[in-house]
Amino acid sequence: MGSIGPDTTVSQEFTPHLYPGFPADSKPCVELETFSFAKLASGDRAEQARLYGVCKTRGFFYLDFSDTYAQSLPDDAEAIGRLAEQVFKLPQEEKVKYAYGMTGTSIFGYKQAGLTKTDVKGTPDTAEFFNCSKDDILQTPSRKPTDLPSIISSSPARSLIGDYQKTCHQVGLDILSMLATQLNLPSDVFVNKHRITEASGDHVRMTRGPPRKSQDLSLPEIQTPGHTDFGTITILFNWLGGLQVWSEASRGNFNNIVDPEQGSKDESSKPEWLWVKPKPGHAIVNLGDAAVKFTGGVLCSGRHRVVPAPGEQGLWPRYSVVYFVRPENACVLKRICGGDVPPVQEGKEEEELTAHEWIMKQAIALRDGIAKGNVDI
Ligand SMILES: O=C(O)CCC(=O)C(=O)O
Ligand SMILES: [Fe+2]
Repeated sequence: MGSIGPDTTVSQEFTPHLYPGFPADSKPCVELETFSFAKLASGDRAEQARLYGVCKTRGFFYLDFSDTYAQSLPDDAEAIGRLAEQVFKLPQEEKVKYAYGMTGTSIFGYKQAGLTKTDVKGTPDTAEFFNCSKDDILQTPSRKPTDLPSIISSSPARSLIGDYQKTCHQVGLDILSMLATQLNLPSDVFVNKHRITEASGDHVRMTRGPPRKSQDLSLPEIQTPGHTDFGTITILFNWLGGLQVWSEASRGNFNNIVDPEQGSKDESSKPEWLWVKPKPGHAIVNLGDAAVKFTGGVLCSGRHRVVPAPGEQGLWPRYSVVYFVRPENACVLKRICGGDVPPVQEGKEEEELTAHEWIMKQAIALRDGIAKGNVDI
C-alpha cells in the first residue's frame, strides 16, 4: 500500500529523506519505551504487563509494527504526508470552504493557523490541520458524508486514508483489549465502546506547522498548545522533532488548557516540557482523556504540545499524521465498574457526558484557550 498516494515527485517540503537528524544534545529529552506490536499481539503477557506499566505512569510509547497486519502503516503515513502537502498547498479560499469553526457541531475539515489560542494572552497557534472523519471516509451509514476536497475524496487518496483508518482503528482496539485484560476487565470492554461502524469523532488528522522563525528556543512559537487528547488512544507519525510531553502524567485534571507552567512553584521539582525524538519507522502512541475516565485514573494520558523542532530540523515545515480512536458518539464517558478500576468515592458524582459532548466541550475550550471540563477523579 505504500506506493499508493500522491505523486511523490511533487513533494517539495514534506521530504523525510532529506531531514537532518534530531539534535542529540536537545535537552530536556524523554526516552520513551518501545514496544513491538508483533510481540504484544503474540499474547506475551510479560510484554503486555510492561505496556500496562507505561500506560499507568506516562501514557506515551513508541510502537513498531514490523511483521504484523499493520506493517505498512509507516509507509502509508508517509503517503498521507505527501497528500497533506498537496492539501495544504491548495489556495486558502479553497481550504476555508471546508473550515470547521467548532461552533458546537463539527470538528472535521480544515483548521486554519491562528484559530486556537495558545496562552492566556491569546497568542495564536501556527498549525494548520485537516481532519478527515472516519465516518466521512468509510461512509458509516448513520452519517451524512461531509464534502471533502476532491484531492481527498477521489481515489486513490480516499482508499489510502480509508485503509489507514481501518488499520489504525484495529491497532487501537487490540491495544485496548490488552489493557482491559491487564485491568482484570473483560477483554472486549473497550472494544464494545469503539465499534468502527458507529458514528464517532475518530479521524485522520494531517498537520502542518511552519519553520521556526527565531533561533531563541525560549520563544516557543507554539504550533499546537498543551493538551491531552480527548479520545481513548492516538497513533501518531511524525518525522521531525517538535513534539513535547509534560513531565508529569495527567490522570483526571482535564483543566489543563492553559499552559501549566504558570502553576509551578518549587524550582527543584518544577515540571517541564520534554522533547520526544521521532523514531524512524515507529509510531508514537498515547492515551487520551477517555482512557483516564473509563478507568478512574488508573490509566493516564500524557499532556503534550507541538513547537518547531530544535536545531536545524526547525528550518523545515513540520508535518504529522495522527489517527484518533475515540469512543462512539453516544457512549457515556463514565468509569467502568469492576476489575482494578476503583469505584467512585462515596458521596461523589461523576459528570456524565457522552463522548460527542465531551469532545465538543474540550475542542471549544482548547480553541479558546480557556480551562473547562475540569473533572475530579
Ligand atoms: O503533531 C504532533 O506531533 C502531535 C499532534 C497532536 O498532538 C494532536 O493533533 O493532537
Ligand atoms: Fe494531541
